[in-house]
Amino acid sequence: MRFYSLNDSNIQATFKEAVIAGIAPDKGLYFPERITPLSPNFFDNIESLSNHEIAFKAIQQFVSDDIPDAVLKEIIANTLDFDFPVVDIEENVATLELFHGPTMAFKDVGARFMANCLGYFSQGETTEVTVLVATSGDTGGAVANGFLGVDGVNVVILYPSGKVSDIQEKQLTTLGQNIVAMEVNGTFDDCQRMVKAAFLDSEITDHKKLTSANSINVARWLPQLFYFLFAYKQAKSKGKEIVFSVPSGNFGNICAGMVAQKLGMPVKHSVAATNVNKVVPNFMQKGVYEPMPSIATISNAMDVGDPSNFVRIRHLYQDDLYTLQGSLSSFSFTDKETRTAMEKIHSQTGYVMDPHGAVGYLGLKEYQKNHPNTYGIFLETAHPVKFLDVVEETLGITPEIPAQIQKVLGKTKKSNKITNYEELKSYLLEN
Ligand SMILES: N[C@@H](CCOP(=O)(O)O)C(=O)O
Repeated sequence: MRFYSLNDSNIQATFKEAVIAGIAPDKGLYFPERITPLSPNFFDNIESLSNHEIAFKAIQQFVSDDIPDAVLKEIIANTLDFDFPVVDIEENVATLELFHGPTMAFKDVGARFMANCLGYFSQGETTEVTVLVATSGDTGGAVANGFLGVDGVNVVILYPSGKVSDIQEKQLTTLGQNIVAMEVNGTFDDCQRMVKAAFLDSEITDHKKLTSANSINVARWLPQLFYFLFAYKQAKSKGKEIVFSVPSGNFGNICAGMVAQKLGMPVKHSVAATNVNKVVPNFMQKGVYEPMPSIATISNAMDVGDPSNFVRIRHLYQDDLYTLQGSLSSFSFTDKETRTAMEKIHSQTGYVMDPHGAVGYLGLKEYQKNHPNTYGIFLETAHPVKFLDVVEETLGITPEIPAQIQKVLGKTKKSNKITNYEELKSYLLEN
């Protein structure tokens, strides 16, 4: 399998090359040269397959010969050692809980898969790889946890100061060893811009091997399709048309779900639900893509003003808005609407949604207004406890803090404060 740059299809790489480089030399995102649907038999009998078997069958065509099957199976087993339950909330509305992993966010899957792949590719290599990553909240913690102690790999995480939750900050600033946190005086978009600038800077790349652990990297992005298949396996017996609603920031997660659909997963429609950072809902209405400065919200991990992966979604649908609208809807919600949804579901059912999940719920309900007989699954992308302040203020309850989170709470934050790209560059050149 080869991957080509979305800027120029003549620029190609193997899976291994794409993972090690992160993005193509012309700074385009890599995209698989083909997506071969899995056999109808796979979907007919999916209930009889384990999650590990499903994941292997789904990802093997993309990894191809770059990782032997036995090693790939081991990587999958290391990545997926927790549950992905679909929990019914209301009639025809369920949530896919993606927060049972070590950092309690969906990013654990992609981060662990990528860390394992990079660890495998780095064996016997003498040059160390530096993983640069920008986070608006959840990616940072998952990457820190996934890459901790991986030989030959150093990680530098950029996060916007004061714009991630306290628990998210602890998760990405307290591990030490090969993990370093850069606290940026700016927004997530500034962090993402600095990361991209470093990739373009030959003074850095001439003496450092850089890669990205954001979902622009194919090894971070593609494994996110696993849990859409796990959800389908659980929801199939409902006998209804399935809709996924995905709280969306950088759009890698929903894009992976749409790849699962291209693999043949029978899904009626996808919904990309956003907070007021609504570049994509605007695009879906007007057909014009206009990035905007990100706005801080209570669903901070989605505070993205120029989502990296939307270009992949457009490409999946031949850049044709009309065709894309047949498969994807996108809606935006305010913080006030998000809190109201959290309160409503908590008072009616006792279920505690996190603010991101609540945006996903709202997106699903909006779609179901015109498609009432569908079975909708919204993604709970992170555990509500990661947004303790918002949950306490909105619901007046303090959820129990799970062991994974307790572990980091007592640790001391260590970050390097930076205000501009030059400071990041000096750090990378000196370390
Ligand atoms: N929502 C993200 C932003 C980065 O997204 P990614 O999936 O491209 O890593 C976060 O939580 O950091």
